Amino acid sequence: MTNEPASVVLRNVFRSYGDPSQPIHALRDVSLDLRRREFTAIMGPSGSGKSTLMNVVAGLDDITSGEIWVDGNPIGSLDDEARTVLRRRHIGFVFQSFNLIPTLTAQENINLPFVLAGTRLDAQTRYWIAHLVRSLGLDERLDHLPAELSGGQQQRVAIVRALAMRPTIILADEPTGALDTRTSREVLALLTTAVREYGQGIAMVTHDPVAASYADRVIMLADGQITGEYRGLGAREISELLIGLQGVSA
Ligand SMILES: Nc1ncnc2c1ncn2[C@@H]1O[C@H](COP(=O)(O)OP(=O)(O)OP(=O)(O)O)[C@@H](O)[C@H]1O
Repeated sequence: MTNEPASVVLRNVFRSYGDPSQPIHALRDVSLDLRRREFTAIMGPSGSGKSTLMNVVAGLDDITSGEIWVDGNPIGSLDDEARTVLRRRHIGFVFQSFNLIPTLTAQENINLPFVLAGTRLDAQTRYWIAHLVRSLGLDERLDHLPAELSGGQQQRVAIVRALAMRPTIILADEPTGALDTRTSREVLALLTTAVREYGQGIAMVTHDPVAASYADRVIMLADGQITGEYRGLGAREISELLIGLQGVSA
């Protein structure tokens, strides 16, 4: 556990779908803190609520009841415009599918969050981005379109883009899902560096116990509920926990 105050706070969050008389609870009574300098893996069987959890933190989906604060802002009470601003300033995204704009170069993709947020790229930010680009070995690739980059390079561009604005939290949804084993390990090492050296907070959904073993803690979800929070587990122990949960949300 870090000494950082929680930057994302969920309290008694419910998200239900369907007929209110027979609701499907995608999230039930979830309370969770996410902090800077902490790498959290979110795991659980298919349908356990992982994507819903990411979507409600990002303000992309409404909650049925409970509270969510992002950097002290109650995301559920904000209108769409205020939510969008909050999301652009405080949340970075890394997806399995990289989500780069195909017609923009790597550099333009990296700058995009600033363009969308209407934030000027000051000298300090340019220096920070140049530092990230250099440490990720992307210097020679900045003028390339995504289609001209390997999967690993595309994911590195997406990670620079997510880190560039120094968001409160990076939400990573299966960030290594489309990568080969070696490139996956590189991307995971990079995310770990972002946490250790840059003080970034990361919440990563993954099905892969090896990927989860890079995190500081693992949150297990089953049937919309947090069933456990674990620290210091290896891939093998995480696999065993997952096997134990498979029956719960089938
Ligand atoms: N828009 C929706 N309408 C109705 N039910 C939904 C909707 N979105 C999600 N659900 C239900 O909520 C539950 C949680 O779904 P969610 O996508 O969060 O699970 P998940 O853990 O991310 O699954 P996976 O690992 O397969 O991606 C599931 O039962 C799902 O069917």
